[in-house]
Amino acid sequence: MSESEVPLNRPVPHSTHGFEIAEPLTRTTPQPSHAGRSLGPGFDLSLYLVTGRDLLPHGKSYLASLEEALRGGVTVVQVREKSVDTAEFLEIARDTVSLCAGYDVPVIINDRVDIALASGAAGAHLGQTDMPFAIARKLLPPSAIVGVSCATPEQARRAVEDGADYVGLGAVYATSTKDVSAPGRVCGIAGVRAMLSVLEGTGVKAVAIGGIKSTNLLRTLHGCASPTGHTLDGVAVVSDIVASPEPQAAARRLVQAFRAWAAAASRGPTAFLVTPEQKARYTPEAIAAAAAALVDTVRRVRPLVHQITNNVVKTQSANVTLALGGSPIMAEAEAEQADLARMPGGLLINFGTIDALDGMLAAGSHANQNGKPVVFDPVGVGATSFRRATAAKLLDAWQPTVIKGNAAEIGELADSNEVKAQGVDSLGGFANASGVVRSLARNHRCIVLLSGPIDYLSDGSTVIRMSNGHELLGQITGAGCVLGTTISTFCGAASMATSSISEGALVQGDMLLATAAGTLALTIAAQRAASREEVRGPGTFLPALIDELAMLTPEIILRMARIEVELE
Ligand SMILES: Cc1ncc(COP(=O)(O)OP(=O)(O)O)c(N)n1
Ligand SMILES: Cc1ncsc1CCOP(=O)(O)O
Repeated sequence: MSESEVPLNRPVPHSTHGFEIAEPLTRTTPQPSHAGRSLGPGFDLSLYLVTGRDLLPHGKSYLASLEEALRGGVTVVQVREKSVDTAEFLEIARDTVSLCAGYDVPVIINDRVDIALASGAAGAHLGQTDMPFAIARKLLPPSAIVGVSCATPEQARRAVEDGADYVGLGAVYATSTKDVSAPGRVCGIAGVRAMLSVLEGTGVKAVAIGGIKSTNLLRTLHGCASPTGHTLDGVAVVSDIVASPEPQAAARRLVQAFRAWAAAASRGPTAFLVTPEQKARYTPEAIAAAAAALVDTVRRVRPLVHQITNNVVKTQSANVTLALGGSPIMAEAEAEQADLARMPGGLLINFGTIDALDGMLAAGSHANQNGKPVVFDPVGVGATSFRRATAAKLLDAWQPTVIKGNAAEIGELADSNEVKAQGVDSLGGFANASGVVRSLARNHRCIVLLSGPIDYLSDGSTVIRMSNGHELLGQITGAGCVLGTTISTFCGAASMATSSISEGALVQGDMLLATAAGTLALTIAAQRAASREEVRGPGTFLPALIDELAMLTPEIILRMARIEVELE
Protein backbone atom coordinates (compact mmCIF):
# COMPACT_ATOMS: atom_id res chain seq x y z
CA MET A 1 0.00 0.00 0.00
CA SER A 2 1.48 3.36 -0.98
CA GLU A 3 1.46 6.27 1.47
CA SER A 4 -1.43 7.89 -0.37
CA GLU A 5 -3.50 4.75 0.10
CA VAL A 6 -3.15 4.61 3.88
CA PRO A 7 -6.68 4.78 5.31
CA LEU A 8 -7.43 7.93 7.31
CA ASN A 9 -9.72 5.89 9.55
CA ARG A 10 -8.67 2.45 10.71
CA PRO A 11 -10.93 -0.11 12.35
CA VAL A 12 -10.68 0.14 16.16
CA PRO A 13 -11.28 -2.72 18.58
CA HIS A 14 -13.72 -0.87 20.86
CA SER A 15 -15.90 2.10 20.13
CA THR A 16 -17.79 4.58 22.24
CA HIS A 17 -20.10 5.30 19.33
CA GLY A 18 -21.59 1.85 18.81
CA PHE A 19 -23.07 -0.05 21.75
CA GLU A 20 -25.57 -2.71 22.74
CA ILE A 21 -29.15 -1.71 22.13
CA ALA A 22 -29.96 -2.35 25.77
CA GLU A 23 -27.48 0.32 26.86
CA PRO A 24 -28.47 3.99 27.02
CA LEU A 25 -27.28 6.28 24.24
CA THR A 26 -23.98 7.88 25.12
CA ARG A 27 -22.73 11.24 23.91
CA THR A 28 -19.60 10.68 21.95
CA THR A 29 -16.28 11.69 23.44
CA PRO A 30 -12.99 12.20 21.62
CA GLN A 31 -11.04 8.99 21.37
CA PRO A 32 -7.36 8.37 20.83
CA SER A 33 -7.98 7.54 17.18
CA HIS A 34 -9.41 11.07 16.75
CA ALA A 35 -6.65 12.77 18.71
CA GLY A 36 -5.63 16.08 17.17
CA ARG A 37 -8.46 15.97 14.66
CA SER A 38 -11.40 17.15 16.73
CA LEU A 39 -12.27 20.82 16.26
CA GLY A 40 -13.41 21.16 19.87
CA PRO A 41 -14.90 19.15 22.69
CA GLY A 42 -17.30 16.42 21.55
CA PHE A 43 -17.60 14.87 18.15
CA ASP A 44 -15.69 15.65 15.00
CA LEU A 45 -17.98 16.98 12.26
CA SER A 46 -15.22 17.53 9.67
CA LEU A 47 -16.63 15.11 7.11
CA TYR A 48 -20.25 14.24 7.78
CA LEU A 49 -21.48 11.53 5.41
CA VAL A 50 -25.23 11.41 4.83
CA THR A 51 -26.17 8.09 3.26
CA GLY A 52 -28.13 7.72 0.02
CA ARG A 53 -28.48 4.12 -1.09
CA ASP A 54 -30.30 5.09 -4.30
CA LEU A 55 -27.13 6.84 -5.50
CA LEU A 56 -24.78 3.85 -5.16
CA PRO A 57 -22.96 2.96 -8.38
CA HIS A 58 -24.11 -0.25 -10.06
CA GLY A 59 -22.63 -3.28 -8.33
CA LYS A 60 -21.50 -1.47 -5.16
CA SER A 61 -23.21 -2.62 -1.96
CA TYR A 62 -24.24 -0.16 0.74
CA LEU A 63 -21.98 -1.56 3.44
CA ALA A 64 -18.99 -1.95 1.11
CA SER A 65 -19.31 1.67 0.01
CA LEU A 66 -19.78 2.84 3.59
CA GLU A 67 -16.71 0.96 4.78
CA GLU A 68 -14.60 2.47 2.01
CA ALA A 69 -15.86 5.92 2.97
CA LEU A 70 -14.99 5.24 6.61
CA ARG A 71 -11.51 4.20 5.56
CA GLY A 72 -11.26 7.42 3.59
CA GLY A 73 -11.79 9.45 6.76
CA VAL A 74 -15.51 10.15 7.22
CA THR A 75 -15.98 11.39 10.81
CA VAL A 76 -19.78 11.14 11.28
CA VAL A 77 -22.40 9.09 9.43
CA GLN A 78 -26.08 9.94 9.15
CA VAL A 79 -28.44 7.20 8.02
CA ARG A 80 -30.99 8.86 5.75
CA GLU A 81 -33.72 6.59 4.42
CA LYS A 82 -36.76 8.12 2.78
CA SER A 83 -38.67 5.19 1.31
CA VAL A 84 -38.26 2.08 3.43
CA ASP A 85 -40.53 0.68 6.06
CA THR A 86 -39.61 0.76 9.72
CA ALA A 87 -38.25 -2.80 9.91
CA GLU A 88 -35.88 -2.26 6.98
CA PHE A 89 -34.79 1.16 8.27
CA LEU A 90 -33.97 -0.40 11.64
CA GLU A 91 -31.97 -3.18 10.04
CA ILE A 92 -29.96 -0.70 7.95
CA ALA A 93 -29.41 1.49 11.01
CA ARG A 94 -28.16 -1.43 13.09
CA ASP A 95 -25.80 -2.60 10.36
CA THR A 96 -24.50 0.95 10.03
CA VAL A 97 -23.98 1.37 13.78
CA SER A 98 -22.17 -1.92 13.97
CA LEU A 99 -19.85 -1.12 11.03
CA CYS A 100 -19.15 2.45 12.19
CA ALA A 101 -18.41 1.23 15.74
CA GLY A 102 -15.38 -0.51 14.30
CA TYR A 103 -14.09 2.86 13.11
CA ASP A 104 -15.14 4.77 16.21
CA VAL A 105 -17.42 6.94 14.08
CA PRO A 106 -20.76 8.08 15.54
CA VAL A 107 -24.01 7.37 13.70
CA ILE A 108 -26.92 9.81 13.56
CA ILE A 109 -30.38 8.79 12.36
CA ASN A 110 -32.27 11.14 10.05
CA ASP A 111 -35.85 12.05 11.06
CA ARG A 112 -36.60 8.99 13.23
CA VAL A 113 -36.03 9.20 16.97
CA ASP A 114 -37.48 5.71 17.44
CA ILE A 115 -34.90 4.21 15.05
CA ALA A 116 -32.12 6.14 16.81
CA LEU A 117 -33.19 4.63 20.11
CA ALA A 118 -33.69 1.13 18.79
CA SER A 119 -30.45 0.95 16.81
CA GLY A 120 -28.11 2.26 19.49
CA ALA A 121 -27.12 5.24 17.36
CA ALA A 122 -25.43 8.28 18.85
CA GLY A 123 -28.32 10.61 18.08
CA ALA A 124 -30.88 11.97 15.64
CA HIS A 125 -31.09 14.69 12.99
CA LEU A 126 -34.32 16.69 12.79
CA GLY A 127 -35.66 18.78 9.93
CA GLN A 128 -37.95 21.77 10.35
CA THR A 129 -41.04 19.61 9.81
CA ASP A 130 -39.90 16.60 11.83
CA MET A 131 -40.65 15.81 15.47
CA PRO A 132 -40.42 18.99 17.61
CA PHE A 133 -36.99 19.34 19.13
CA ALA A 134 -38.19 19.41 22.76
CA ILE A 135 -40.04 16.12 22.38
CA ALA A 136 -37.10 14.43 20.65
CA ARG A 137 -34.81 15.64 23.41
CA LYS A 138 -37.17 14.24 26.03
CA LEU A 139 -37.37 10.85 24.32
CA LEU A 140 -33.63 10.54 23.77
CA PRO A 141 -31.15 10.09 26.59
CA PRO A 142 -29.51 13.34 27.76
CA SER A 143 -26.24 12.25 26.20
CA ALA A 144 -27.65 11.90 22.68
CA ILE A 145 -26.46 14.18 19.87
CA VAL A 146 -29.36 16.08 18.33
CA GLY A 147 -28.87 18.07 15.13
CA VAL A 148 -31.30 20.40 13.37
CA SER A 149 -31.57 21.55 9.74
CA CYS A 150 -31.64 25.32 9.24
CA ALA A 151 -32.05 27.49 6.16
CA THR A 152 -32.55 30.90 7.80
CA PRO A 153 -31.01 32.88 10.68
CA GLU A 154 -34.35 32.65 12.50
CA GLN A 155 -34.24 28.85 12.34
CA ALA A 156 -30.64 28.91 13.55
CA ARG A 157 -31.64 31.16 16.47
CA ARG A 158 -34.40 28.73 17.43
CA ALA A 159 -32.06 25.73 17.17
CA VAL A 160 -29.67 27.47 19.58
CA GLU A 161 -32.48 28.27 22.03
CA ASP A 162 -33.77 24.69 21.82
CA GLY A 163 -30.33 23.33 22.69
CA ALA A 164 -29.26 21.68 19.43
CA ASP A 165 -25.79 20.12 19.48
CA TYR A 166 -25.16 21.05 15.87
CA VAL A 167 -26.99 22.47 12.89
CA GLY A 168 -27.00 21.46 9.23
CA LEU A 169 -27.02 24.69 7.20
CA GLY A 170 -28.33 24.64 3.67
CA ALA A 171 -28.94 23.81 1.01
CA VAL A 172 -25.88 25.86 0.14
CA TYR A 173 -26.12 25.02 -3.55
CA ALA A 174 -28.69 23.37 -5.79
CA THR A 175 -28.54 19.57 -5.65
CA SER A 176 -30.29 16.70 -7.34
CA THR A 177 -30.08 14.53 -4.21
CA LYS A 178 -33.02 16.31 -2.56
CA ASP A 179 -35.82 18.49 -3.86
CA VAL A 180 -34.79 21.98 -2.82
CA SER A 181 -36.82 23.80 -5.46
CA ALA A 182 -39.14 25.54 -3.00
CA PRO A 183 -38.37 29.26 -2.60
CA GLY A 184 -35.76 29.89 0.08
CA ARG A 185 -34.56 26.26 0.28
CA VAL A 186 -31.22 27.12 -1.34
CA CYS A 187 -29.75 29.69 1.01
CA GLY A 188 -26.41 30.19 -0.74
CA ILE A 189 -23.09 31.19 0.73
CA ALA A 190 -24.61 34.49 1.90
CA GLY A 191 -27.32 32.58 3.80
CA VAL A 192 -24.78 30.33 5.51
CA ARG A 193 -22.76 33.41 6.50
CA ALA A 194 -25.82 34.98 8.10
CA MET A 195 -26.55 31.79 10.06
CA LEU A 196 -22.94 31.49 11.21
CA SER A 197 -23.20 35.01 12.64
CA VAL A 198 -26.13 33.81 14.77
CA LEU A 199 -24.14 30.81 16.02
CA GLU A 200 -21.14 32.85 17.08
CA GLY A 201 -20.29 32.32 20.76
CA THR A 202 -23.09 29.77 21.27
CA GLY A 203 -20.97 26.61 21.12
CA VAL A 204 -23.44 25.09 18.62
CA LYS A 205 -21.48 23.46 15.84
CA ALA A 206 -22.34 23.76 12.17
CA VAL A 207 -21.97 21.83 8.96
CA ALA A 208 -23.03 23.07 5.54
CA ILE A 209 -24.97 20.74 3.23
CA GLY A 210 -26.21 20.68 -0.35
CA GLY A 211 -24.18 20.38 -3.52
CA ILE A 212 -20.83 20.27 -1.73
CA LYS A 213 -18.11 18.47 -3.68
CA SER A 214 -14.35 18.28 -3.62
CA THR A 215 -14.37 20.74 -6.52
CA ASN A 216 -16.18 23.50 -4.63
CA LEU A 217 -15.15 22.58 -1.07
CA LEU A 218 -12.40 25.16 -0.60
CA ARG A 219 -14.50 27.95 -2.06
CA THR A 220 -17.39 26.92 0.21
CA LEU A 221 -15.27 26.81 3.35
CA HIS A 222 -13.53 30.08 2.52
CA GLY A 223 -16.81 31.88 1.81
CA CYS A 224 -18.87 30.43 4.65
CA ALA A 225 -17.69 32.57 7.54
CA SER A 226 -19.20 35.39 9.57
CA PRO A 227 -17.54 38.82 9.32
CA THR A 228 -15.59 38.08 12.51
CA GLY A 229 -14.38 34.77 11.16
CA HIS A 230 -16.75 32.23 12.70
CA THR A 231 -16.46 29.28 10.35
CA LEU A 232 -17.97 25.86 9.66
CA ASP A 233 -17.04 22.81 11.75
CA GLY A 234 -17.46 20.52 8.80
CA VAL A 235 -19.35 19.67 5.65
CA ALA A 236 -22.15 17.19 5.05
CA VAL A 237 -21.99 15.34 1.79
CA VAL A 238 -24.12 12.70 0.04
CA SER A 239 -23.49 12.24 -3.68
CA ASP A 240 -19.82 13.22 -3.91
CA ILE A 241 -19.03 10.17 -1.77
CA VAL A 242 -21.95 7.78 -2.19
CA ALA A 243 -22.22 8.03 -5.98
CA SER A 244 -18.48 7.60 -6.40
CA PRO A 245 -17.12 4.26 -7.59
CA GLU A 246 -14.19 5.03 -5.26
CA PRO A 247 -15.74 6.33 -2.03
CA GLN A 248 -12.48 5.97 -0.09
CA ALA A 249 -10.65 8.30 -2.44
CA ALA A 250 -13.64 10.66 -2.57
CA ALA A 251 -13.80 10.87 1.24
CA ARG A 252 -10.05 11.25 1.52
CA ARG A 253 -10.02 14.19 -0.92
CA LEU A 254 -12.73 15.94 1.06
CA VAL A 255 -11.33 15.33 4.52
CA GLN A 256 -7.78 16.24 3.57
CA ALA A 257 -8.91 19.49 1.95
CA PHE A 258 -11.06 20.25 4.98
CA ARG A 259 -8.16 19.71 7.39
CA ALA A 260 -5.77 21.83 5.34
CA TRP A 261 -8.32 24.63 5.28
CA ALA A 262 -9.09 24.26 9.01
CA ALA A 263 -5.39 24.53 9.83
CA ALA A 264 -5.16 27.77 7.81
CA ALA A 265 -8.39 29.12 9.34
CA SER A 266 -7.17 28.45 12.87
CA ARG A 267 -4.37 30.97 12.34
CA GLY A 268 -6.91 33.80 12.53
CA PRO A 269 -9.79 35.48 10.74
CA THR A 270 -7.64 36.99 8.01
CA ALA A 271 -5.23 34.10 7.72
CA PHE A 272 -6.95 33.07 4.49
CA LEU A 273 -5.44 36.08 2.88
CA VAL A 274 -2.14 36.88 4.56
CA THR A 275 0.05 35.36 7.22
CA PRO A 276 0.98 37.39 10.33
CA GLU A 277 4.54 37.64 8.99
CA GLN A 278 3.26 39.16 5.77
CA LYS A 279 1.19 41.61 7.79
CA ALA A 280 4.22 42.89 9.63
CA ARG A 281 5.60 43.81 6.21
CA TYR A 282 2.82 46.25 5.40
CA THR A 283 4.76 49.49 5.77
CA PRO A 284 4.53 52.09 2.96
CA GLU A 285 8.16 51.37 2.01
CA ALA A 286 7.62 47.62 1.94
CA ILE A 287 4.45 47.94 -0.14
CA ALA A 288 6.23 50.16 -2.66
CA ALA A 289 9.16 47.73 -2.80
CA ALA A 290 6.85 44.75 -3.34
CA ALA A 291 4.92 46.61 -6.04
CA ALA A 292 8.18 47.60 -7.74
CA ALA A 293 9.41 44.01 -7.73
CA LEU A 294 6.12 42.81 -9.18
CA VAL A 295 6.59 45.06 -12.24
CA ASP A 296 9.50 42.82 -13.19
CA THR A 297 7.67 39.68 -12.11
CA VAL A 298 4.84 40.40 -14.57
CA ARG A 299 7.35 40.68 -17.42
CA ARG A 300 9.15 37.55 -16.30
CA VAL A 301 6.18 35.20 -15.83
CA ARG A 302 3.94 36.75 -18.52
CA PRO A 303 0.64 35.82 -16.85
CA LEU A 304 -2.29 34.84 -19.02
CA VAL A 305 -4.88 37.47 -18.13
CA HIS A 306 -8.28 36.07 -18.93
CA GLN A 307 -10.84 38.84 -19.15
CA ILE A 308 -14.58 38.70 -19.46
CA THR A 309 -15.21 42.37 -19.80
CA ASN A 310 -17.53 44.84 -21.44
CA ASN A 311 -17.58 45.75 -25.11
CA VAL A 312 -16.62 49.36 -24.46
CA VAL A 313 -13.14 48.55 -23.15
CA LYS A 314 -12.05 45.23 -24.64
CA THR A 315 -9.38 46.58 -26.99
CA GLN A 316 -7.85 48.99 -24.52
CA SER A 317 -7.88 46.31 -21.79
CA ALA A 318 -6.00 43.89 -24.05
CA ASN A 319 -3.49 46.62 -24.93
CA VAL A 320 -2.96 47.53 -21.28
CA THR A 321 -2.28 43.86 -20.47
CA LEU A 322 0.28 43.62 -23.26
CA ALA A 323 1.92 46.89 -22.24
CA LEU A 324 2.49 45.54 -18.73
CA GLY A 325 3.97 42.31 -20.09
CA GLY A 326 0.99 40.02 -19.60
CA SER A 327 -0.82 38.00 -22.19
CA PRO A 328 -4.51 38.89 -22.67
CA ILE A 329 -7.30 36.55 -23.66
CA MET A 330 -10.87 37.77 -23.97
CA ALA A 331 -12.92 34.55 -23.78
CA GLU A 332 -16.56 34.41 -22.73
CA ALA A 333 -18.07 31.12 -23.86
CA GLU A 334 -19.09 28.85 -21.01
CA ALA A 335 -17.67 25.81 -22.80
CA GLU A 336 -14.08 27.09 -22.77
CA GLN A 337 -13.88 28.17 -19.14
CA ALA A 338 -12.68 24.86 -17.68
CA ASP A 339 -9.73 24.71 -20.09
CA LEU A 340 -8.76 28.34 -19.56
CA ALA A 341 -8.86 28.04 -15.78
CA ARG A 342 -6.18 25.36 -15.88
CA MET A 343 -3.70 27.84 -17.34
CA PRO A 344 -2.02 29.88 -14.61
CA GLY A 345 -2.58 33.62 -14.48
CA GLY A 346 -5.43 35.90 -13.45
CA LEU A 347 -9.12 36.26 -14.22
CA LEU A 348 -11.07 39.50 -14.48
CA ILE A 349 -14.85 39.45 -14.42
CA ASN A 350 -16.19 42.88 -15.32
CA PHE A 351 -19.95 42.88 -15.78
CA GLY A 352 -20.18 46.23 -17.52
CA THR A 353 -22.52 44.91 -20.18
CA ILE A 354 -23.52 41.49 -18.72
CA ASP A 355 -23.49 39.73 -22.10
CA ALA A 356 -21.99 36.45 -20.95
CA LEU A 357 -23.52 35.53 -17.62
CA ASP A 358 -23.07 31.76 -18.04
CA GLY A 359 -19.44 32.31 -18.98
CA MET A 360 -18.94 34.52 -15.92
CA LEU A 361 -20.52 31.94 -13.61
CA ALA A 362 -18.39 29.13 -15.02
CA ALA A 363 -15.16 31.15 -15.25
CA GLY A 364 -15.16 32.12 -11.57
CA SER A 365 -16.01 28.62 -10.37
CA HIS A 366 -13.29 27.04 -12.46
CA ALA A 367 -10.81 29.69 -11.36
CA ASN A 368 -11.61 28.91 -7.70
CA GLN A 369 -11.07 25.21 -8.39
CA ASN A 370 -7.67 25.92 -9.89
CA GLY A 371 -6.46 28.43 -7.31
CA LYS A 372 -6.53 31.33 -9.78
CA PRO A 373 -7.15 34.84 -8.49
CA VAL A 374 -10.50 36.32 -9.50
CA VAL A 375 -10.91 40.09 -9.75
CA PHE A 376 -14.54 41.21 -9.78
CA ASP A 377 -15.52 44.61 -11.13
CA PRO A 378 -19.26 45.07 -10.51
CA VAL A 379 -19.64 47.98 -12.93
CA GLY A 380 -22.72 50.09 -12.17
CA VAL A 381 -24.04 47.43 -9.78
CA GLY A 382 -26.56 49.81 -8.22
CA ALA A 383 -27.89 51.06 -11.54
CA THR A 384 -30.56 48.38 -12.03
CA SER A 385 -32.14 45.60 -10.00
CA PHE A 386 -30.90 43.15 -12.66
CA ARG A 387 -27.30 44.18 -11.93
CA ARG A 388 -27.87 43.89 -8.19
CA ALA A 389 -29.32 40.37 -8.56
CA THR A 390 -26.56 39.35 -10.98
CA ALA A 391 -23.82 40.48 -8.60
CA ALA A 392 -25.43 38.46 -5.78
CA LYS A 393 -25.67 35.41 -8.06
CA LEU A 394 -22.03 35.64 -9.12
CA LEU A 395 -20.78 36.18 -5.58
CA ASP A 396 -22.71 33.10 -4.50
CA ALA A 397 -21.27 30.99 -7.31
CA TRP A 398 -17.63 31.86 -6.73
CA GLN A 399 -15.28 33.54 -4.32
CA PRO A 400 -13.71 36.75 -5.57
CA THR A 401 -10.12 37.37 -4.60
CA VAL A 402 -10.53 41.11 -5.14
CA ILE A 403 -13.61 43.28 -5.51
CA LYS A 404 -12.84 46.65 -7.04
CA GLY A 405 -15.25 49.48 -7.62
CA ASN A 406 -15.93 53.18 -7.41
CA ALA A 407 -17.69 54.68 -4.39
CA ALA A 408 -21.20 54.04 -5.70
CA GLU A 409 -20.41 50.40 -6.56
CA ILE A 410 -18.66 49.68 -3.28
CA GLY A 411 -21.49 51.47 -1.42
CA GLU A 412 -24.09 49.30 -3.16
CA LEU A 413 -22.30 46.07 -2.19
CA ALA A 414 -21.83 47.41 1.35
CA ASP A 415 -25.58 48.23 1.65
CA SER A 416 -24.75 51.92 2.09
CA ASN A 417 -26.64 54.73 0.37
CA GLU A 418 -24.17 57.39 1.43
CA VAL A 419 -22.86 57.81 -2.15
CA LYS A 420 -25.23 58.36 -5.06
CA ALA A 421 -24.73 56.74 -8.47
CA GLN A 422 -25.29 58.13 -11.91
CA GLY A 423 -25.29 55.16 -14.28
CA VAL A 424 -21.83 53.62 -13.90
CA ASP A 425 -20.36 56.76 -12.27
CA SER A 426 -20.50 57.82 -8.65
CA LEU A 427 -21.19 61.20 -7.14
CA GLY A 428 -19.16 61.96 -4.01
CA GLY A 429 -17.34 59.80 -1.50
CA PHE A 430 -17.62 58.23 1.96
CA ALA A 431 -17.06 60.03 5.26
CA ASN A 432 -15.23 56.90 6.50
CA ALA A 433 -13.89 55.18 3.40
CA SER A 434 -11.45 53.05 5.41
CA GLY A 435 -14.28 51.66 7.51
CA VAL A 436 -16.36 50.85 4.42
CA VAL A 437 -13.61 48.92 2.60
CA ARG A 438 -12.53 47.11 5.75
CA SER A 439 -16.02 45.93 6.54
CA LEU A 440 -16.88 44.93 2.95
CA ALA A 441 -13.64 42.93 2.81
CA ARG A 442 -14.61 41.11 6.02
CA ASN A 443 -18.12 40.39 4.82
CA HIS A 444 -16.99 39.03 1.49
CA ARG A 445 -13.77 37.41 2.72
CA CYS A 446 -11.69 39.12 0.05
CA ILE A 447 -9.56 42.13 -0.81
CA VAL A 448 -11.55 45.30 -1.54
CA LEU A 449 -10.32 48.28 -3.55
CA LEU A 450 -12.31 51.51 -3.58
CA SER A 451 -10.98 53.60 -6.47
CA GLY A 452 -11.10 57.40 -6.54
CA PRO A 453 -8.81 60.40 -6.09
CA ILE A 454 -7.44 58.38 -3.16
CA ASP A 455 -7.57 54.61 -3.60
CA TYR A 456 -8.51 52.66 -0.46
CA LEU A 457 -7.48 49.03 -0.28
CA SER A 458 -8.17 46.53 2.50
CA ASP A 459 -8.00 42.84 3.37
CA GLY A 460 -10.48 43.36 6.22
CA SER A 461 -7.78 44.39 8.63
CA THR A 462 -5.05 46.58 7.10
CA VAL A 463 -6.12 49.61 5.04
CA ILE A 464 -3.71 50.96 2.41
CA ARG A 465 -4.35 54.47 1.03
CA MET A 466 -2.72 55.32 -2.30
CA SER A 467 -2.88 58.84 -3.70
CA ASN A 468 -1.30 58.61 -7.14
CA GLY A 469 -3.27 59.24 -10.32
CA HIS A 470 -4.40 62.12 -12.50
CA GLU A 471 -7.74 63.75 -13.26
CA LEU A 472 -7.41 62.79 -16.96
CA LEU A 473 -8.12 59.21 -15.87
CA GLY A 474 -11.64 60.40 -15.10
CA GLN A 475 -12.01 61.84 -18.61
CA ILE A 476 -11.46 58.68 -20.63
CA THR A 477 -13.95 55.85 -20.82
CA GLY A 478 -13.09 52.66 -19.02
CA ALA A 479 -10.35 53.93 -16.71
CA GLY A 480 -11.94 51.93 -13.88
CA CYS A 481 -12.21 48.91 -16.16
CA VAL A 482 -8.52 48.97 -17.09
CA LEU A 483 -7.71 49.25 -13.39
CA GLY A 484 -9.39 45.83 -13.10
CA THR A 485 -7.08 44.68 -15.89
CA THR A 486 -3.88 45.91 -14.22
CA ILE A 487 -4.95 44.36 -10.91
CA SER A 488 -5.74 40.98 -12.47
CA THR A 489 -2.43 41.09 -14.33
CA PHE A 490 -0.48 41.68 -11.10
CA CYS A 491 -2.56 39.19 -9.08
CA GLY A 492 -2.03 36.56 -11.77
CA ALA A 493 1.73 37.16 -11.79
CA ALA A 494 1.97 37.17 -7.98
CA SER A 495 0.06 33.89 -7.72
CA MET A 496 2.33 32.29 -10.32
CA ALA A 497 5.54 33.54 -8.76
CA THR A 498 4.89 32.79 -5.09
CA SER A 499 7.31 30.39 -3.49
CA SER A 500 5.58 29.99 -0.11
CA ILE A 501 2.62 27.69 -0.59
CA SER A 502 -0.09 28.08 2.05
CA GLU A 503 -2.01 24.77 2.24
CA GLY A 504 -5.74 25.33 2.47
CA ALA A 505 -5.68 28.81 0.90
CA LEU A 506 -7.90 29.44 -2.10
CA VAL A 507 -5.22 31.48 -3.87
CA GLN A 508 -1.47 31.49 -3.32
CA GLY A 509 0.52 34.68 -2.97
CA ASP A 510 -0.09 38.01 -1.29
CA MET A 511 -3.08 39.42 -3.13
CA LEU A 512 -3.18 42.60 -1.05
CA LEU A 513 0.29 43.57 -2.29
CA ALA A 514 -0.54 42.47 -5.83
CA THR A 515 -3.67 44.65 -5.83
CA ALA A 516 -1.67 47.59 -4.51
CA ALA A 517 0.88 47.00 -7.28
CA GLY A 518 -1.79 46.88 -10.00
CA THR A 519 -3.28 50.11 -8.70
CA LEU A 520 0.05 51.92 -8.43
CA ALA A 521 1.08 50.79 -11.92
CA LEU A 522 -1.95 52.40 -13.53
CA THR A 523 -2.11 55.55 -11.44
CA ILE A 524 1.62 56.29 -11.66
CA ALA A 525 1.64 55.64 -15.42
CA ALA A 526 -1.32 58.06 -15.65
CA GLN A 527 0.63 60.80 -13.86
CA ARG A 528 3.57 60.34 -16.18
CA ALA A 529 1.38 60.24 -19.29
CA ALA A 530 -0.44 63.43 -18.27
CA SER A 531 2.85 65.28 -17.87
CA ARG A 532 4.02 64.46 -21.41
CA GLU A 533 4.35 67.39 -23.74
CA GLU A 534 2.27 65.85 -26.52
CA VAL A 535 -0.67 65.13 -24.21
CA ARG A 536 -3.21 67.89 -24.61
CA GLY A 537 -6.39 66.14 -23.40
CA PRO A 538 -8.16 62.77 -23.08
CA GLY A 539 -7.65 61.84 -26.75
CA THR A 540 -3.87 62.05 -26.58
CA PHE A 541 -3.78 60.80 -22.98
CA LEU A 542 -4.94 57.20 -23.65
CA PRO A 543 -2.12 56.20 -26.06
CA ALA A 544 0.41 57.95 -23.80
CA LEU A 545 -0.94 55.98 -20.84
CA ILE A 546 -0.37 52.70 -22.68
CA ASP A 547 3.16 53.83 -23.59
CA GLU A 548 3.90 54.71 -19.96
CA LEU A 549 2.61 51.33 -18.77
CA ALA A 550 4.98 49.67 -21.23
CA MET A 551 7.88 51.82 -19.98
CA LEU A 552 7.16 51.42 -16.27
CA THR A 553 10.14 50.35 -14.19
CA PRO A 554 10.54 49.30 -10.56
CA GLU A 555 12.50 52.52 -9.95
CA ILE A 556 9.59 54.67 -11.15
CA ILE A 557 7.23 52.91 -8.72
CA LEU A 558 9.70 53.32 -5.84
CA ARG A 559 10.18 57.01 -6.61
CA MET A 560 6.56 57.99 -7.20
CA ALA A 561 4.36 55.75 -5.00
CA ARG A 562 2.37 57.71 -2.43
CA ILE A 563 1.21 55.24 0.18
CA GLU A 564 -0.17 55.47 3.71
CA VAL A 565 -1.07 52.50 5.88
CA GLU A 566 -3.65 52.11 8.65
CA LEU A 567 -2.95 48.91 10.59
CA GLU A 568 -5.82 47.71 12.74
C1 LIG B 1 -26.50 17.41 8.42
C2 LIG B 1 -27.82 17.57 7.75
N1 LIG B 1 -28.29 18.78 7.50
C3 LIG B 1 -29.46 18.96 6.89
C4 LIG B 1 -30.22 17.86 6.53
C5 LIG B 1 -31.54 18.03 5.89
O1 LIG B 1 -32.54 17.60 6.75
P1 LIG B 1 -34.11 17.81 6.41
O2 LIG B 1 -34.30 19.26 6.14
O3 LIG B 1 -34.88 17.22 7.48
O4 LIG B 1 -34.32 17.01 5.10
P2 LIG B 1 -34.19 15.44 4.93
O5 LIG B 1 -32.75 15.07 5.01
O6 LIG B 1 -34.96 14.80 6.01
O7 LIG B 1 -34.74 15.19 3.57
C6 LIG B 1 -29.69 16.60 6.81
N2 LIG B 1 -30.37 15.47 6.52
N3 LIG B 1 -28.51 16.47 7.43
C1 LIG C 1 -30.15 16.06 2.67
C2 LIG C 1 -29.98 17.41 2.14
N1 LIG C 1 -30.47 18.47 2.81
C3 LIG C 1 -30.24 19.62 2.20
S1 LIG C 1 -29.45 19.40 0.74
C4 LIG C 1 -29.39 17.73 0.97
C5 LIG C 1 -28.79 16.80 0.00
C6 LIG C 1 -27.31 16.99 -0.17
O1 LIG C 1 -26.83 16.04 -1.07
P1 LIG C 1 -25.56 16.28 -1.97
O2 LIG C 1 -24.38 16.30 -1.08
O3 LIG C 1 -25.54 15.10 -2.90
O4 LIG C 1 -25.80 17.55 -2.72
